[in-house]
Amino acid sequence: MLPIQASGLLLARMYFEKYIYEWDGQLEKTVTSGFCMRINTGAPVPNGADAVVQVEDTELVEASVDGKTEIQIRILKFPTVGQDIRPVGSDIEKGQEVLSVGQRLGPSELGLLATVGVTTVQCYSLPTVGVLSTGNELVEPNVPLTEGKIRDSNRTVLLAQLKKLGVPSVDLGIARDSPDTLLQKLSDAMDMVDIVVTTGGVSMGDKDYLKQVLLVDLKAKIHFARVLMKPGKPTTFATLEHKGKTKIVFGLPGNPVSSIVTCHLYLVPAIRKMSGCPNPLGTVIKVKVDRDLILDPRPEYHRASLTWDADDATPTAHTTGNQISSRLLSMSCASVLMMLPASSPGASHIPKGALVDALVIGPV
Ligand SMILES: Nc1nc2c(c(=O)[nH]1)N[C@H]1C(S)=C(S)[C@@H](COP(=O)(O)OP(=O)(O)OC[C@H]3O[C@@H](n4cnc5c(N)ncnc54)[C@H](O)[C@@H]3O)O[C@H]1N2
Ligand code: MOO
Repeated sequence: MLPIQASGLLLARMYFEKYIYEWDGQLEKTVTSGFCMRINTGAPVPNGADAVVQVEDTELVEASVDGKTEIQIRILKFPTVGQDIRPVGSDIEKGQEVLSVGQRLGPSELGLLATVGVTTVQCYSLPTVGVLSTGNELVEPNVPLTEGKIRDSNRTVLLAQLKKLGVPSVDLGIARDSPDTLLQKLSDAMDMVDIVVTTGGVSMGDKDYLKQVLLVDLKAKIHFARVLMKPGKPTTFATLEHKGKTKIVFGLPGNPVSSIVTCHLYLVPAIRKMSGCPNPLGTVIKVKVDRDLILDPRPEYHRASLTWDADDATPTAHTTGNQISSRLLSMSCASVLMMLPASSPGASHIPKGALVDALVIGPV
């Protein structure tokens, strides 16, 4: 709410040929017919004044002998009543709701709170998320590779994604493929975080211990552990009680693309939901495919970038190439995940130019 009537323009004067009052900042001074007053943008409008004129729409007729004081001016453009005056309540009406429940407090919303003088508000607390990579083959990104080793990229991706979301995160490092190590790492993590996200070790391999440790050692409830989707088939979701609190575990697949896609489809919405976001599932748009796409037996989340033609509001989606779930390059520059249905006897492909739903995951 604007608590004073304010001038919207820099330096103003009134009516046709007017004599200038000396403005001394006194609001009680009244402008009467035949007179005007010089004011600055945002200054309170003097009593009696009912229009503001831009200084460039005036010319000086008469000044004092020393030239320091304007005595008379001419107004070149006839003003209308109320011109360039922002009345009290024109920005925010009295009693108007400035923010609604569940609204995210971004820079503008914080500015609104500052405008109305509210310095404390009730908020959802953001969950703290721990990120753990699992696998004997993993080394830190700065370590030279030796035979059989690969660099851990999943942790970098997930921690960056969490940073982007603005949630606090804890880097839990790499756990070797042993039930004892996993149990130790997970138990320690439960004291520090609300959600643990692991990658790797959730499929059918003989070193895939995550589910066993969750179920047997941590007495977790596994809500699901396989999903009909590509990528992301072994995605595992569990909850467990730890010192009187419910903790959440997302066991994401180890393949780099699978872990990012499932992060967007499961972790990000869960965090949004826990943060009070009213629309946690993200934005889905229609896109036009730029080529024939062969459907997989599993519903597929196909990575694509977007372009717009000048005369068409619907974007065209361009595949990022080979969609194998180890190929992290297929995520680079992907701004959407096209949500392709599973193939069926009558439908084996999506033809070029068809419209499909796509989840927005990055800048478009
Ligand atoms: N018998 C079956 N085998 C597999 C199945 C299945 O259904 N039956 N599913 C396949 C699918 S689909 C996926 S996805 C993978 C996922 O397996 P895990 O989650 O157990 O992942 P890992 O085997 O540990 O790793 C897979 C792959 O990714 C590499 N990796 C792991 N962590 C990282 C990391 N932090 N940074 C970079 N790369 C990582 C790892 O070295 C492997 O190459 O299972 C299939 N198998
Ligand atoms: O489900 Mo996996 O993620 O296809 O490679």
